[in-house]
Amino acid sequence: MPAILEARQLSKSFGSNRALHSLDLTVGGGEILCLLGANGAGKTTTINLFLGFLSPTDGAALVSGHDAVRERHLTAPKLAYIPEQVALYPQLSGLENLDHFTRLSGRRLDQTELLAMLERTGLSQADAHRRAHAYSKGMRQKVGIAIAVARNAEALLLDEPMSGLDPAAANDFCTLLSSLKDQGKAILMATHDIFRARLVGTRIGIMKAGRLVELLDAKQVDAAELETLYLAHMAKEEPAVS
Ligand SMILES: Nc1ncnc2c1ncn2[C@@H]1O[C@H](COP(=O)(O)OP(=O)(O)OP(=O)(O)O)[C@@H](O)[C@H]1O
Repeated sequence: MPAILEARQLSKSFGSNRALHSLDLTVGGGEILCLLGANGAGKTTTINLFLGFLSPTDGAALVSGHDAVRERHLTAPKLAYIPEQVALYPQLSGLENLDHFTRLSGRRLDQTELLAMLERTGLSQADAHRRAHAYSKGMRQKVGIAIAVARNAEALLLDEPMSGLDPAAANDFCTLLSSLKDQGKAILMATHDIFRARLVGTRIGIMKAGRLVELLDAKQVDAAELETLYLAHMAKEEPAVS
């Protein structure tokens, strides 16, 4: 399947700190690649390079073959970004937020379509009409997913979107991601949740100190084996696999 997201020898240094060393990876439509790694491993840097928020020191981040920095006008509409805390206008309802962000992306959907999108994420009609300042984190993440769907993005970049979600909300979130994968979206997610990475991911990458040290098919391991592998990588010095 053709790659929607592709990192080619992607490297980023901040002064003398090499945050990312020559990363090669691809994420195709219908794939969820989960990036695991300790704090400072380079996961957020990778996402920011795809978003074009950072320029690589070497190599390139490509979105459907376009350079994420030089051709950002082409790549930005293809991407949806879901951070740890989805920022919504607190005085607007979930429905009004969705309407606002959808219009910003140049699309116009009527109220019935917007409500249906929110309902598909599991947000009730009553909650869709409540002001976002009263939303739980899980509810905000659902609106974030609805915004991504309404924008018709081809790829989703998620940076620790489940941290702080209770198990039921995290489970709902994984179900939503799986349905987006089944619709052909390419999903790259940074997470510290080994168990859910194994559950929802089609592939798992382990990063350490800016290097991709392991890239495996999620079906190859169970959660306990993945945790053992992860801890073994964290404990030793090693070169990159990519
Ligand atoms: N804007 C910046 N300026 C300077 N250094 C930065 C900047 N952003 C990231 N770094 C450094 O780059 C390295 C990788 O950071 P990054 O945020 O990508 O890690 P991470 O894997 O996302 O970590 P976490 O799990 O804590 O979110 C770290 O050493 C970090 O201090």
